[in-house]
Amino acid sequence: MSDEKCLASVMIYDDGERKWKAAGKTQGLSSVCIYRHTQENTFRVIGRKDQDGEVVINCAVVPQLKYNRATATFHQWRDGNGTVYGLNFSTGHTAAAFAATMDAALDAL
Ligand SMILES: CC(=O)N[C@@H](Cc1ccccc1Cl)C(=O)N1CC[C@@H]2C=C[C@H]3CC[C@@H](C(=O)N4CC[C@@H]5C=C[C@H]6CC[C@@H](C(=O)O)N6C(=O)[C@H]54)N3C(=O)[C@H]21
Repeated sequence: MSDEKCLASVMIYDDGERKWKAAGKTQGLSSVCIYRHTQENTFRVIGRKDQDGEVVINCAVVPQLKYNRATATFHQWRDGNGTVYGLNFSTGHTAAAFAATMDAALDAL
């Protein structure tokens, strides 16, 4: 799908501490993309930290996923286990591009 790099800070909501935490070992921006597996027609959100390549998100896009545009630059959703992921995008443009790709993936499922 979108091979353009969507730069975002990937965050995970810590229910216990009731606060957002940076996904992965360090803070910082990641390149987040939605990849399509052609044969299976499945989609995954994969994010890699720009600094060291750490995979900080690897999340299946399932048909029942509810994608929440909380603000113009912060979008969030729950995965199948109830983990809440947040993407704090660098710009509203990249947020909109990612959200459009997410919508297209959900439409294709
Ligand atoms: C019905 C339902 O599940 N509701 C979910 C959302 C949802 C709806 C529909 C489908 C799926 C989902 Cl996921 C839900 O309410 N959740 C999900 C967990 C999240 C946690 C905290 C509280 C605190 C307030 C709000 C929040 O996060 N918000 C406000 C904008 C704000 C923008 C930037 C991010 C950046 C880091 C943090 C900050 O600023 O320090 N932050 C924010 O502080 C960001 N919220 C939420 O948003 C909460």
